[in-house]
Amino acid sequence: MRWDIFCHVVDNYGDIGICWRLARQLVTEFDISVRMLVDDLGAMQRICPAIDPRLAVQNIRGVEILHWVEPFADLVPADVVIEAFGCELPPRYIAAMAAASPRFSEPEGKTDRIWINLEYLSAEQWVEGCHGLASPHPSLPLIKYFFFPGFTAATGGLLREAELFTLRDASRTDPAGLWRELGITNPAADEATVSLFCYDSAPISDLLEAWAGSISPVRCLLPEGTASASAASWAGISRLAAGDSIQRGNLTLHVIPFMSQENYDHLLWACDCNFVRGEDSFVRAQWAVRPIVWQIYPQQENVHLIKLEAFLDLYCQELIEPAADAVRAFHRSWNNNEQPDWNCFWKYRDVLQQHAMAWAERLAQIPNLASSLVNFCRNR
Ligand SMILES: Cc1cn([C@H]2C[C@H](O)[C@@H](COP(=O)(O)OP(=O)(O)O[C@H]3O[C@@H](C)[C@H](O)[C@@H](O)[C@H]3O)O2)c(=O)[nH]c1=O
Repeated sequence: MRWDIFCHVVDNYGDIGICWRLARQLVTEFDISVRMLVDDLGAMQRICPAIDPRLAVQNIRGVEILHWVEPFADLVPADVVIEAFGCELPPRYIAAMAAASPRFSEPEGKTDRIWINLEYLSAEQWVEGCHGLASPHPSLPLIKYFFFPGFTAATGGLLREAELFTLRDASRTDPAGLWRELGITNPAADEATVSLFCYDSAPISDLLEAWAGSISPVRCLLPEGTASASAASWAGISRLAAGDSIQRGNLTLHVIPFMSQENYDHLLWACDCNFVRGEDSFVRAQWAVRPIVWQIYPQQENVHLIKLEAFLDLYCQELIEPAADAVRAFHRSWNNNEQPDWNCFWKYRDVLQQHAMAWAERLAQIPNLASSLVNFCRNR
């Protein structure tokens, strides 16, 4: 089996982050030959430093990576084609797919080639009804399927490598390891270590202020380049770069380098609480089984707030009421640029910790996204 994954980087690192993770898992666990076609190798290099953005073709970790440029080269289409997040395949490639699909026969809808549009993650209920739907091409012998990741068995599930929990638990046997690597002194026993990955639209100054005045100490690890400019202006300094630290009241803030995807997982595993955003870091933080705070990717007309509520409904279902209230309130303020009440949220840390474990256990019962995709294709 040969798979092609097309990835157009809209912005940030989520699109490429998910495609890269999926590609590696398909190669490692399913022995599939995977080619990735990526239009922004610079973005990919941030999460995978081994990438050389100048190369048209390279092979990293068993995945063939092609720089997707126009005019698009003549390529023999793969057996399975993933169009990530509706990125629109090059017309030339679509024509080649159609030309190479002689066994297509409507209405049975059988085709040699499987074309999948991998959608964004959402906890909304309609996703279950749309997952796996087929859309025949209006003029060519091709069918496109809509594949939705999700939190329930009626969706495609979430990306989760077979080794993930073993690696996570092994890394926790040496909790000081990461701090040593980052050149940071070990946090005190009563200090909450928190990673902070968010968009600039979050109430970052309010949160830092809340941590500085918090009833218990907070150690914040802030990857460079995300919210570090807002943190610097809150601290009244011109710039904060990786390696810089500031101390205000009960808050110690360390700016750390933006890491490879694997190392970022280690950060999530090492922290007591993780502020995450978008899609991929959001999922990884759930597998890290620590309390999370999610900033959803902002969309026009606040559509994202509906998606946020859908997730909170699901996430809080099995959580006792005062803690669930605190989770909802904290997320709403964090996503609406309003003063977040850290003390009220963090007083439930033990409950939230237990809940994070139970939630991940529940999610892990569902087949993971890569194996759902493979099974979906095999069944066709
Ligand atoms: C902080 C950090 C993140 N990462 C990785 C983890 C993830 O793979 C990736 C970040 O992706 P995300 O968490 O999804 O957040 P994101 O905001 O970067 O990405 C996206 O969100 C989607 C919902 C949008 O549709 C996308 O267009 C995109 O904006 O960066 C590192 O590799 N190293 C780091 O130090």
